Amino acid sequence: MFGENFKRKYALTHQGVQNVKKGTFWTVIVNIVVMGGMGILYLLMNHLISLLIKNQAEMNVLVIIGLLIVFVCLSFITHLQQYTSTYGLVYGEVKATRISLAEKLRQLPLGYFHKKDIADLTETLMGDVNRMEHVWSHVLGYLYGSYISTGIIAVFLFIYDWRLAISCLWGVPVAFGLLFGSRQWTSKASQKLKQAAIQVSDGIQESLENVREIRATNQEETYLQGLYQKIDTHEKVMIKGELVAGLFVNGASVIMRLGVATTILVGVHLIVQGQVDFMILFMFLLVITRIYAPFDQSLALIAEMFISQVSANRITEIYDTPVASGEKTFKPKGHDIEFHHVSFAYDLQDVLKDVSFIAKEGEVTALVGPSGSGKSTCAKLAARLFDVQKGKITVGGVDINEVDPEVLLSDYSMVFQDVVLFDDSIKENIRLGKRNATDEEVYKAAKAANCDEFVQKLPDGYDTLIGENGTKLSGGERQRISIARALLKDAPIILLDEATASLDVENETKIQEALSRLLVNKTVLVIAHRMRTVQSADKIIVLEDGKVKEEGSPEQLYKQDGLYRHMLDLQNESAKWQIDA
Ligand SMILES: Nc1ncnc2c1ncn2[C@@H]1O[C@H](COP(=O)(O)OP(=O)(O)OP(=O)(O)O)[C@@H](O)[C@H]1O
Repeated sequence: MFGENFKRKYALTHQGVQNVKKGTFWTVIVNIVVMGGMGILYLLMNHLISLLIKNQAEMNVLVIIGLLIVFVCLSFITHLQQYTSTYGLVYGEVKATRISLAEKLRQLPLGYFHKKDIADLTETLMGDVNRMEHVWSHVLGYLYGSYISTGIIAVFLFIYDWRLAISCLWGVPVAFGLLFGSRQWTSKASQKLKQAAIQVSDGIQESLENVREIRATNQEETYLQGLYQKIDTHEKVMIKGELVAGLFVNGASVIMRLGVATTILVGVHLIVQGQVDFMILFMFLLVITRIYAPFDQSLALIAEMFISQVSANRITEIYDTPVASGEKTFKPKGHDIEFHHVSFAYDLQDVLKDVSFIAKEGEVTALVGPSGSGKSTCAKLAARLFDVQKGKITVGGVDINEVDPEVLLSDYSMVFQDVVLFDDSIKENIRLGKRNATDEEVYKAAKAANCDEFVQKLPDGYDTLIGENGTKLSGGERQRISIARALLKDAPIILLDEATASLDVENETKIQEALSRLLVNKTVLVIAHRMRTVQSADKIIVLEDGKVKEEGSPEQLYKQDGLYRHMLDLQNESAKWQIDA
């Protein structure tokens, strides 16, 4: 019952399954103890009726009081155990699930995050885990416990009087049948609800991220209208979903309760026939109330379980995604990066087609080409952020597809245009390059990257908090911090996406100076946007439409009079226009 399928179905950890087992056990005990309470009530009634009618005591009052005290104590202890083994333990399960999901996400290839919507992933980590929390704590143990305890009690009822047992229990399978039959509707409604919720969080995230562009283009009203519509749709889908679930749950509850009427009818008939006495019917009616109470709640819980299945599936889907794995050791012979007939597509269409080139250690290799020709894709593949689909990429002769991405990336530093900074101090942002770096090492790297001058002007120097994603810094300053990080890391391979944003001359010179210190003796692959950088490169790879069009030194390519020469002339022309203007 609690095997691997159960674990997958409810997206539980191993410990979570153990907790559900405990919760189920204590629910069974609680239900049986409460049923014992009904037994004491029956004995008390029997005793009182005997006193009234026959004027003789059935039992010693002290025994009844003693039983009552035992019942109260047992009830308290078992309820407490049930509480701690369900609600108490679930927070541990929530924490363990979020940590194991985060750990899994950490191991997934970066390509996964390009395909997945970030709002969707956040919804799984927060919303889906929250929904499952309720299922893990309130539903599973309670439901399975109720099935087992009712099964045990039903056996006793059948032994006692099968006719009354059937008349009081027939409604249970019918009500559950109705609910299970409704599963396709509730699942569909819940899927729609999840989609609508993702649309809303997507919309909110997008509007917050793009608030500057929305205001700059005067689109606030139009944009908000779209967002309000998404919120409106979410509300409608939610109400419809509740209606569907409510209809079936209440229908099932009414059917189950019809069992009270049939028990009374059959019971009275049997009493009139002299086949049972009133106290038996009274006992069955007491038992019914106790059997129905957990099942009544179970009906709502089952509906919730169906709805939550969407969340469980979304969590399991992350667990099932294959991770980017590989050897934990990486010992290349040098750090030449070589592309061997590499082809690659993000979706269906090939973005790189049979690309081959070498970026040598100690040299700067520049990738140039029109926008969309595949320059950034080459850089991403070189760092195994995505896996190639045809051909291979080697570093120092080692196929990078066979190396664990985390181990591989320890040999890489990446300096991209869109520098990502964390809401922390400047010092800690630089220290990301080398976690165990001393403060002195951080300051040295910052100086070499020309950060020191602007940092000294900040109120708390290197301890200044830079705001979320470094909003308090200029583009040039952010880029210098990322160069400082790379200097600190001192990795043998540098992937550099040259800034396209027009930096002022002073900033540009400072960045160039910082870079010249960073690039010495490294394997440098630069996505070049300005021809000035390209001219000082050792080798240029010209890409067009995902293919290598030209390859050679700047002088060789200039003489070839091909695409490179054409791009160079165009950029010189545009520079001339800018100066004239
Ligand atoms: N994550 C992605 N998913 C799907 N397609 C993508 C993705 N990233 C890039 N592409 C597509 O791959 C092609 C090559 O993109 P790439 O970014 O490598 O070009 P690029 O030469 O670096 O362009 P640019 O100079 O404009 O940055 C483009 O057609 C682009 O639309």
